[in-house]
Amino acid sequence: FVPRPTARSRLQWTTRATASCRLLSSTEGPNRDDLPTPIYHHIDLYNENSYTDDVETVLGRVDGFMRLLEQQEAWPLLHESKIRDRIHSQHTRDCEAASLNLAPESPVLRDQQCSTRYEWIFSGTKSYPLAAQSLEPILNTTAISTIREAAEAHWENPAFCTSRFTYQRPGNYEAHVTDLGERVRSIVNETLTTRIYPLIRDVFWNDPTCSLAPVDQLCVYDALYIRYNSTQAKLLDHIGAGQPLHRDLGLISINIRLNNDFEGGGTFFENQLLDRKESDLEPGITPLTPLERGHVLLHKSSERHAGASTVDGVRDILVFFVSGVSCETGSGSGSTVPMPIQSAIAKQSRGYCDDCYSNNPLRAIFCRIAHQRYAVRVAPSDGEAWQYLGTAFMEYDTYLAVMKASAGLRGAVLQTATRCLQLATRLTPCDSRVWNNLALTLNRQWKLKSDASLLNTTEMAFATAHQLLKMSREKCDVEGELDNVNVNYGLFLSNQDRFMEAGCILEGTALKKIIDQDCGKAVEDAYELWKFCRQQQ
Ligand SMILES: O=C(O)CCC(=O)C(=O)O
Ligand SMILES: [Fe+2]
Repeated sequence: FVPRPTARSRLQWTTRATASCRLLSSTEGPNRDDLPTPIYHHIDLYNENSYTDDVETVLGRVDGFMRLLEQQEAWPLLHESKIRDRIHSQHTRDCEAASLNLAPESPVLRDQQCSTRYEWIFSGTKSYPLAAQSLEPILNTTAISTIREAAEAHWENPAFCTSRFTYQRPGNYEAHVTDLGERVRSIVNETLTTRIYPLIRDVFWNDPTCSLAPVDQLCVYDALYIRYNSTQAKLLDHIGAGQPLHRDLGLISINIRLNNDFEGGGTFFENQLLDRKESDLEPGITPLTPLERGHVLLHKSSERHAGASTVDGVRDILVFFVSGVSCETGSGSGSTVPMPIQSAIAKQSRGYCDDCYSNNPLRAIFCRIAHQRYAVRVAPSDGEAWQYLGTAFMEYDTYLAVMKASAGLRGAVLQTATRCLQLATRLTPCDSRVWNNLALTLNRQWKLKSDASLLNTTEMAFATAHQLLKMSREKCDVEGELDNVNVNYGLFLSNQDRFMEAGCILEGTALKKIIDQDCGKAVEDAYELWKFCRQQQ
């Protein structure tokens, strides 16, 4: 058995790993009236042209560092063609494996009329197109019952525990659709060919609301039956069954609703927070669910999202991760990889670079910078690619600090990281990770050069990360991310002797500490720092 690649990426959280701990006190946040109001205006997310100048300037800086490293260390050039070839062969492997399992789009049927009506769902004051939902079912009740029974039979078979079963989180069950037998496979293939591919074409290629770059043939990279069992999740002290924030791999994600008898649940998108402030209590954010049983929700796989907590009953869904190939334009022939997929694969370079250069940490960092630069080159509007390029430069700075490099060189590296992260905040303004990373970078710059304006921007960035997570936690499990931000933010405030404010920020995390138990690094650190801040007050 060869494990399949996971279709979801949850990578590159630069700060601590977390453990979940039982809450000792209420989850009420501290009173933060005395803290600045974060700003995250979402100008650039709506206007792809407004950052192009910056893109070239920042890439110029990145290229400068790459040349410098190549000369200083006498390393061979890391040709983009090598990265591209690797991405191409990985994608070809994935697509070939996928097409053996589920039907790819048929070139003959490609231009058929779509018979499924749908509507777009928008977010923010400028109507950012977030997802689309069908206005009629694409699976009938008989098909749903057949698929559901097959999934239940699959989970009852003791053999599945040792095969491809993934039990990612408490209360969650997953089954690959291709493991559910011939009957299910033929229902799914029929639905893909006659309903799903044509609907995707209409929503993402024939509708000016959100028109993607051309793709010649769609295919399914992975398809899962997912069950969220709230009772089991609650038995294990979780508020419900869900999934953390993540992006899916591929181009388009498809989510089909299979039942109605549950509370909570749905897909929470971080861009549902666009233009919202913590004080905007009404109307609350409602995670998205397809309108009815058998209906479908469609979104770009690059929209960061979570499975919102199902708090009562069982929620069943089918998810499809849809990928594709494009024919090369201009010279040459053969198939090539759509840009968002190239970017997604290039972003996952950590394992590859660490393996290739396990005995040379600087070269591993250089390899990562080259991959992340490739990702922003092919997808310059992908905020996460800019974020990861920024965090690769942060790691370069960490290396330089250990090597006691000059403040001048470190300052230039951190400046480049900051520019990348600032671009990322404009493209993915609701991603709390990017604000946390920006704050950490600015803070390091301040330590090198005590410029007071850096303190203000650092604080604003921490406050934004904190606020985004406080708004998200109502809907999905972001406790680990919030704990990390609280520790970083609390440390920042306490370093300025602002012990009262630091105590307020740290409290939510510190109170998760259970005496005589290891509650994970973030909670332990928060607890120690919180006690210290209380003594100073
Ligand atoms: O629960 C949901 O609606 C989200 C599912 C999801 O994001 C996934 O399986 O990748
Ligand atoms: Fe997902």
